[in-house]
Amino acid sequence: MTSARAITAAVDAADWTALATELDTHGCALTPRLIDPAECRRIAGLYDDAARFRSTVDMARHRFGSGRYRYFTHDLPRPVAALRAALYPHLLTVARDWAARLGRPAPWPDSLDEWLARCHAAGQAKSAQILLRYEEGDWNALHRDLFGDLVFPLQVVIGLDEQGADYTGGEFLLVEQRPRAQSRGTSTVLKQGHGLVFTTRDRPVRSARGWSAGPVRHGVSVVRSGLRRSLGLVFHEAA
Ligand SMILES: O=C(O)CCC(=O)C(=O)O
Ligand SMILES: [Fe+2]
Repeated sequence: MTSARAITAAVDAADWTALATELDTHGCALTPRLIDPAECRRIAGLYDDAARFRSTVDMARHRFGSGRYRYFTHDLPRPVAALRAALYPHLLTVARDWAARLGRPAPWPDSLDEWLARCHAAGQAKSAQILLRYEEGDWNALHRDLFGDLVFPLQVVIGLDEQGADYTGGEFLLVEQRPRAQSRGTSTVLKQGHGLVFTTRDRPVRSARGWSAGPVRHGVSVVRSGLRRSLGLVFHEAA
């Protein structure tokens, strides 16, 4: 298993200044490889271990698209907990910068545990970390992962399979609503073991009078063939 230390080192080694610039330009940014293919397979393989999950969502049944995902319990597998803990301080820098530009409060403490405790106290007490599984013909409708008032403005999805080798189609989609204009769509191919950092709810975009909040939604285009699995890391808790 990849050690927590190796995961933290990989996260810390990313060029977070460049990633922040990329986030400001496109609303999403692909990190270098954070976990190796064997670890990706191990994490993806957890899907069948029912005891690890608090619930399973059949996306078609809820009209969320087609495919399935499972919410981990709070007892996260070690590499998943390590990824989340390692990513938080870097995302926090961007979150605070965005809040400052938007003139909004930045309620997120330095410590992820402290932030999660605040979520729990406010009634957002369930794990929001998910393992997703898309087969041929599956897709994820454009959505936002909001569960209540407490929101962390960035999240990360880790590709667990490789486009081209394991599946085709299945691009990650980001759609930004622009003030008094039509929306902009951006597609990204997830890379196996890499993270895509993206905007959860909205982000600062330049406007005539400084900055305004540009609403963002995300989803996944139809998987044309094969199996596409991913790990979704959200930094607030679910209700
Ligand atoms: O499977 C993906 O690439 C995106 C999944 C998703 O909606 C998320 O991570 O929040
Ligand atoms: Fe999502």
